[in-house]
Amino acid sequence: MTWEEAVEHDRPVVVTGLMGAGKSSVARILAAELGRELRDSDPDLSARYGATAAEMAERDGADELHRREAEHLRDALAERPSPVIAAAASTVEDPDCRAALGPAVVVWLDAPPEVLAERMLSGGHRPHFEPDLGAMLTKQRARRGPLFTEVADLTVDVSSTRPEEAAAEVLAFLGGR
Ligand SMILES: Nc1ncnc2c1ncn2[C@@H]1O[C@H](COP(=O)(O)OP(=O)(O)O)[C@@H](O)[C@H]1O
Ligand SMILES: O=C(O)C1=C[C@@H](OP(=O)(O)O)[C@@H](O)[C@H](O)C1
Ligand SMILES: [Mg+2]
Repeated sequence: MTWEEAVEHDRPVVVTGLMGAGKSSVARILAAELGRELRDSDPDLSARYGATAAEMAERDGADELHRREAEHLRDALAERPSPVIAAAASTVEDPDCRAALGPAVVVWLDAPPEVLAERMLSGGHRPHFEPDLGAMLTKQRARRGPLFTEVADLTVDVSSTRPEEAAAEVLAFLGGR
C-alpha cells in the first residue's frame, strides 16, 4: 500500500514523544506531505486559552493543563477527515487517551533525556516541572516509556536524525502497510 492509499484509509496519524522530541516539527512535515490538517497541542491550546502550556501549568495547575491536553487529543482523534496530530507528551499517561489511540497510526519519537533537554530549550512555551531538565526527562521517560511502547506502531530514534529524515521514515512505514 502506498501512503496515498493509507491516507484514504483515513486513520489519524499521531506523533508522540517527550518534550523536545520533535513532535511539532515532524507532524508539520507529515501533514504537508499527506495533505492533511495539523492539530498541534501547544499552539492549539494557546489559541484557545490565551496562554502557553508553561503559563497554564503555573496559573491553572499541571492537572488542569493535562486535562486540556487529553481533551485536545481525543477531539482531534474524532475529527474527519483525520488530521495529523502532535499530541502533548502527558497524554500517554491518560488511560482514555491510550484507548482512543487504538485505531490511529501512532509514532513515538525517542531520544535520550540529555538530547531532549537541549532541544526543549528551543521554546519558552514548555513547562519546566523541575529546574534540572535532564533529571525531569529521565523520570518522565522511565514512567512513560512503557506506555509509549504500548501505543506505538512505529518508534523512531531521533537522537541523530533530522525532522525531515524522521518524517521520511514515517512515510515509508505508512507506504509499507
Ligand atoms: N531530529 C531532530 N534533530 C535535531 N533537532 C531537532 C530534531 N527534531 C526537532 N529538533 C529541534 O528541537 C526543538 C524541539 O522540536 P519540536 O518539534 O518543537 O519538539 P516537540 O514538539 O516534541 O516539543 C526545535 O528547535 C527543533 O527544531
Ligand atoms: O510532559 C508533560 O507533562 C508536558 C509536555 C508538554 O507538551 P508537549 O510535549 O506537547 O510540549 C506540555 O505542553 C505539557 O503541558 C506538559
Ligand atoms: Mg511541540
